[in-house]
Amino acid sequence: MIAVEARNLTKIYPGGVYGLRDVNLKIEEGEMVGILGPSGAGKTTLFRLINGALHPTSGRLKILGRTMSEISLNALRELRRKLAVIYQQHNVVPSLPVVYNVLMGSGGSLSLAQTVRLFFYLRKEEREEVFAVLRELGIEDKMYSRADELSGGQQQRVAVARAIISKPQLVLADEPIASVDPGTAIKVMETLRRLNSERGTTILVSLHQIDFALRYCSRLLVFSHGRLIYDGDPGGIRAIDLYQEDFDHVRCKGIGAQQSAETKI
Ligand SMILES: Nc1ncnc2c1ncn2[C@@H]1O[C@H](COP(=O)(O)OP(=O)(O)OP(=O)(O)O)[C@@H](O)[C@H]1O
Repeated sequence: MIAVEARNLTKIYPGGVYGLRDVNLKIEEGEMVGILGPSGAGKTTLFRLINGALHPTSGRLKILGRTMSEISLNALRELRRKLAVIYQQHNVVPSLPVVYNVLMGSGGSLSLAQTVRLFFYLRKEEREEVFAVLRELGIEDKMYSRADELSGGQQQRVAVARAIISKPQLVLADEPIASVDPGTAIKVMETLRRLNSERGTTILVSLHQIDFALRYCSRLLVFSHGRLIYDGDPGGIRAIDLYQEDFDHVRCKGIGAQQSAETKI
């Protein structure tokens, strides 16, 4: 199945600011895609359109077989259960222990009864599952600590655990390693990669750290001023071009052509 398909996707914010301009792309299930671009390029706008938080101004967007412009509220709720979003600001609940943060965030799909039950009784398999995910991220010793007793990097790992415990089909990770130390960044990216390779989860991850994008992603989408200016494998683009402030000069404009570059990285 195709995870994400955009046709002439455009988002214009009030005031006439372009979030995205005429974007065409197709992402198959099971891909791990890095989204690059300078501040204001449109990366978050793309994520917000994909999770239905924003409506396109024009164009079409299909997510996991659903056309977003035709989706009912119920179907959107259902779709969101298959999506997990990891934000740069980890959005954990400060006063709650880590274990509840992880379990309760599972796609927002818990009913009130389930939420109440969690507070009174944690099943053994739930505890084990949370422990395993936290161990993978290196914070299993924090399982019963309040989230606000954790460092920023540890809280970010809680947010990652919360996103992946629900076994999503599609993960949207919006700058998940923006404000963490290099060791944490590696743990987060390794966890996403494992999710992708072991469960076939489609991962879209926006990054400012180009070295991480080149290392972990099999495909890169590069945005500039709302336009998709490169869509291809990491080998098709010169790393040096990605380090420039303004990506407009990126030479590989063969969108979807997967062309090879004159100079490989
Ligand atoms: N709510 C909004 N109202 C008006 N303009 C907006 C809004 N949100 C984003 N924009 C504009 O849309 C463009 C794309 O913003 P977006 O947040 O998608 O960029 P980004 O690539 O995620 O940037 P960053 O790397 O800084 O997070 C920018 O010019 C931004 O100012």
